[in-house]
Amino acid sequence: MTNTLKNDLILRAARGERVERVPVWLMRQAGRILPEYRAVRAKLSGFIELVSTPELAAEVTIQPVDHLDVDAAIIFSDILVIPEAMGLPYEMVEKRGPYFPETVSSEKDIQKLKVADVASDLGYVIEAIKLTKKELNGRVPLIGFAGAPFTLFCYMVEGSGSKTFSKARRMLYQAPELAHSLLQKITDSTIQYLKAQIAAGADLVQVFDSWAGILPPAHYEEFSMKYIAQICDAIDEVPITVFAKGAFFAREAMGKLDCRTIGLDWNMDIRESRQLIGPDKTLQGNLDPCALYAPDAEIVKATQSMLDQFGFQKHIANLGHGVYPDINPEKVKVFVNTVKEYSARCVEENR
Ligand SMILES: Cc1c2[nH]c(c1CCC(=O)O)Cc1[nH]c(c(CCC(=O)O)c1C)Cc1[nH]c(c(CCC(=O)O)c1C)Cc1[nH]c(c(C)c1CCC(=O)O)C2
Repeated sequence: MTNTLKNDLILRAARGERVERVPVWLMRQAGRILPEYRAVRAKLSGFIELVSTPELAAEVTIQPVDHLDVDAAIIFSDILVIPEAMGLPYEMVEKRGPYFPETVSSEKDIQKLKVADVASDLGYVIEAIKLTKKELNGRVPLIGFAGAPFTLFCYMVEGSGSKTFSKARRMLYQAPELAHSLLQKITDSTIQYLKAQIAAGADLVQVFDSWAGILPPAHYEEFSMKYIAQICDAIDEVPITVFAKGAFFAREAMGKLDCRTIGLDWNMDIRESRQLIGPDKTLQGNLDPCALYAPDAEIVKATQSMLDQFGFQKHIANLGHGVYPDINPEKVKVFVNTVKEYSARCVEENR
């Protein structure tokens, strides 16, 4: 069977099973850090063309497996394909990021949006997953993903990136019912989307709540966690990871989500996080992305210290957020190789 995995470390770690070494991948591993990615990208009109062309999306998804030796691939796409499928298209402005020509501000705007129809509007992602699975031929597992409802809400209401997302957060105070109806529509779309990714071959899935950290704890509970919990409850086919950047105040509550793995950002103390989340879940993370600017010997030291604190089991090594586009891929390799060699040695010595 083509579906037999030759390397299933990340799946075993996610399920909480014993591993002979710690698996490693990087958020945003497919992208501008790789010259091979930039070469593919340079021939196209833009990012969205790459995302919507399954053969090319599959090609750049596999590049980090070939060039960085990571233990998983993550499908090359974007969290913003969901707003687009709901009827709110985005543009990707060079060097500036996402931009939505239309935004959501009224009940009428929300009524105009539909729950995404995966087969008709997101078929290109599903096709890219099928192609990637075929081309990976079981080398490593494939991670599917989606944005958390609150993070997508931020972009759909604000219309672009922002330091404060104050326009989006204003709705939580001025029209909470409106916010809830939009969040529910996004959640319903996301559940179907993740299920379709799994049916197409995604071996595990991750939910990115990149803007979790801008909310006060009570709002996080009401406007974000509630919807992430619905997603976790609905997905039982494969292990699910929740990465809520900056949500240090929600770690204890996240320990109670029906998910297998919790992602930590680099501000979160590892041992304190383990204590708050409890012994059951697998933890993912959390080297400071800027540590990869350091000399090699410092990267090795920082990575070993991180691994020591996580304790080698129920851990998936990663950075605390996506890799920055100007990081030298050779530095990523130092990180990846250190995780592999040091954790194998420590597990062998039963540390
Ligand atoms: C918030 C968010 C977005 N997209 C995503 C998030 C959540 C993760 C996070 O917090 O970083 C998720 C995402 N976006 C992309 C991936 C690909 C898979 C991977 O991780 O390798 C993933 C998992 C490709 C991408 N998505 C984007 C790029 C860069 C565009 C390009 O190559 O032209 C890539 C490779 C564009 C994007 N997409 C988004 C922004 C804010 C930007 C512009 C900022 C930037 O340029 O980095 C929205």
